[in-house]
Amino acid sequence: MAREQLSAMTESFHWNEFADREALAEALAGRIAGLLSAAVERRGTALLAVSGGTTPARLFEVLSNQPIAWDRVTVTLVDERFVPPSSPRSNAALVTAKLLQGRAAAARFLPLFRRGETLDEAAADGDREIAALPLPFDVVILGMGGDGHTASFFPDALELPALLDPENSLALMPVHADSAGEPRLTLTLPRIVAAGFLALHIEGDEKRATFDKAMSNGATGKGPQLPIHAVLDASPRPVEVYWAP
Ligand SMILES: O=C1O[C@H](COP(=O)(O)O)[C@@H](O)[C@H](O)[C@H]1O
Repeated sequence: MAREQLSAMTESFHWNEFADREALAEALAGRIAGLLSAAVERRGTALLAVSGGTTPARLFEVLSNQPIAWDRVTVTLVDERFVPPSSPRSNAALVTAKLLQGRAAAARFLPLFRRGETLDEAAADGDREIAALPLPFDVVILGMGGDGHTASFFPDALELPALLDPENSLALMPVHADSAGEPRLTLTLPRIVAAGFLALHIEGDEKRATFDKAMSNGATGKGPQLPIHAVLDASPRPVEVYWAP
């Protein structure tokens, strides 16, 4: 089924397509900055949750130079690999190196990995800290892997039913999935879809094909049901999908 048809039928997403990745980063960074500034204006503070991996590096560089009141902004991660910041796989390291620079260095960062704690201890402490924030998040930016996972909602995650449970009262949970590489921590679906603005940032033909497959399988009920579809389906507002080749 064509993406345009799916979007019109399900109203679960808006497709925003750009000629190149630089144009996407400029547009999405501008949109995020406007929303964070409006939140600061409205309630004196703003909450931003970002994804890790490789895709957001360019976006983070552009966003870090946006002229907003960064000292009123709290930044956290949608998900984290349970590795220290010295690891090249650390999502916190990416955020520190690419986003919390320049103007954005003034932001408060709430990391999910905690040295000296087990995964379960870090999940419990992180859950408490996130629950204490003035939720909901103003902006949540998701990524997606080639297997259709988003956040750390891996198709083979032991905790997937709980992670996707709309009634889950936890904000943060541990994740164990053979395909994930290492244990993870992730925000749960209810906290993600409650965001004032929820975007999915994907790049390249392969990810577009995965997205199309996930949406088509979800609409027809045929083929594997991928986690990204569950999130879009649960969102009370259309998710803004940002894509560039
Ligand atoms: O493992 C992860 O993967 C996804 C996608 O990463 P990418 O490298 O394909 O952009 C990411 O959204 C998530 O935050 C990360 O932990």
